Amino acid sequence: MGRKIGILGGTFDPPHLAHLMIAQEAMDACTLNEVWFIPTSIPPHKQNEDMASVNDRVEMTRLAISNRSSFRLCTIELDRKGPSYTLDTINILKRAYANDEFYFIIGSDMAVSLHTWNGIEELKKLVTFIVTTRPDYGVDSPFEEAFIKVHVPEMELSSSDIRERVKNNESIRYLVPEVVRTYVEENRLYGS
Ligand SMILES: Nc1ncnc2c1ncn2[C@@H]1O[C@H](COP(=O)(O)OP(=O)(O)OP(=O)(O)O)[C@@H](O)[C@H]1O
Ligand SMILES: O=C(O)c1ccc[n+]([C@@H]2O[C@H](COP(=O)([O-])O)[C@@H](O)[C@H]2O)c1
Repeated sequence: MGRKIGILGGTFDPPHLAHLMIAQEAMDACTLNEVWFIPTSIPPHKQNEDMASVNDRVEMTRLAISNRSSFRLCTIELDRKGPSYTLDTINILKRAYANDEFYFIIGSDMAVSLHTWNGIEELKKLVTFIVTTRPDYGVDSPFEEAFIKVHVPEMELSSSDIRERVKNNESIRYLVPEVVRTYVEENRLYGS
């Protein structure tokens, strides 16, 4: 029998504790064997935004999950040119790991804009979406029946908030893993 693999795709600019928490909650609720964190190279919906380099985002993601053996870093989107479409990523993974089942984990904020994703109807046939609660976006409606809804402790935390805090010289301790906080500080990211 194949494995049940959760995928958490993200810009991870930077990765924070809510990312780790939703990965863990989705893994427990859906009995996933592993969760693979996939940093986007060029996020399809954030192409004009200022962000840390892909190397920094990948390194911070690697550090964030380094003490958890069920969480893996997958850098599959790094050598692709153009936007990192999830459909392309999943097609490659399905070919490479034909016996495994893939579950794509998203916060409920993403669920409301899924219809804008490239090839979403095809993607829905290839993965099961797991929607986790995010403050201000419920999971009870209006998502599709086929999506698995997972209620998680709501954490009012986003990468944008973290960047803003760093810029304003405010602490990000206890909001990101300590190794990520140190990385941000040592590499003077986000205007620190
Ligand atoms: N606090 C949170 N609760 C639940 N899901 C979250 C939370 N923060 C991020 N996610 C989910 O994690 C995935 C990756 O998110 P991403 O890397 O874009 O972080 P972000 O905090 O949303 O970033 P930004 O503030 O820059 O938009 C998305 O599916 C997003 O919905
Ligand atoms: O494939 C798409 O069209 C698409 C559009 C928007 C977001 N995504 C994916 O959703 C995940 C979270 O994206 P983001 O921009 O919120 O970090 C990440 O894996 C993106 O590649 C994918």
